[in-house]
Amino acid sequence: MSNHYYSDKPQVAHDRKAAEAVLRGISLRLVTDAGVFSKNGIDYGSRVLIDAMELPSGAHVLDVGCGYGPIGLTAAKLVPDGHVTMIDINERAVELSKENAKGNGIVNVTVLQSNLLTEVKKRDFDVILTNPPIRAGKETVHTIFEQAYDHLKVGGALWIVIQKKQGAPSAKAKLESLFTRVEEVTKDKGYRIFKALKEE
Ligand SMILES: C[S@@+](CC[C@H](N)C(=O)[O-])C[C@H]1O[C@@H](n2cnc3c(N)ncnc32)[C@H](O)[C@@H]1O
Repeated sequence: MSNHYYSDKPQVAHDRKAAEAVLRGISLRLVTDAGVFSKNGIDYGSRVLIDAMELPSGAHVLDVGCGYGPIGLTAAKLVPDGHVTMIDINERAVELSKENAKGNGIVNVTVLQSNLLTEVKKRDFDVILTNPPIRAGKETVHTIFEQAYDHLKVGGALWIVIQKKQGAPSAKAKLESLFTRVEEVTKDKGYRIFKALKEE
């Protein structure tokens, strides 16, 4: 039985809810459901990441583990002249992100079901964003960091949110082993935002 939020095919009965959220001053109506992460409202860590993320105009952005879409859809609204690819292993999350893009009139997104970044062919993203699936285990999270590095252009940046108690120090060490520069951009209630830069 696969009822945890990171299964590819949740079996739990549907429990759809719609909520209005204001993110970076943008109002979004987001539908959630049982079997997806943080179904009762936007995760606090996701909010901290959304508030901190810097997106160059026209950016090509990847949201890894998009869930029902709060991070990627806000990014798409912030860069109307750019494009956001959103991926998740969970088919219910993928369908919700597609529905939420449509419901909010967002057309500059592509939503894909993908285990890790396997289905992502583009390798020159400007920005990759993730609230990583801690519950899926450290190996999954660290593989996401490795694959994110490979999918960024030189000059691009990976932004992550992670709680101190959920392994922020080891995540930072892993990022430092891959990227030339890792900055702690902000911290809020135990959540850390790290920005890892891919330089020459
Ligand atoms: C912490 S949640 C964040 C969800 C969403 N971004 C949000 O802010 O509400 C992590 C997401 O990663 C997804 N995930 C877990 N394992 C994955 C994998 N191997 N490949 C891709 N996505 C995965 C989960 O299904 C979940 O939606």
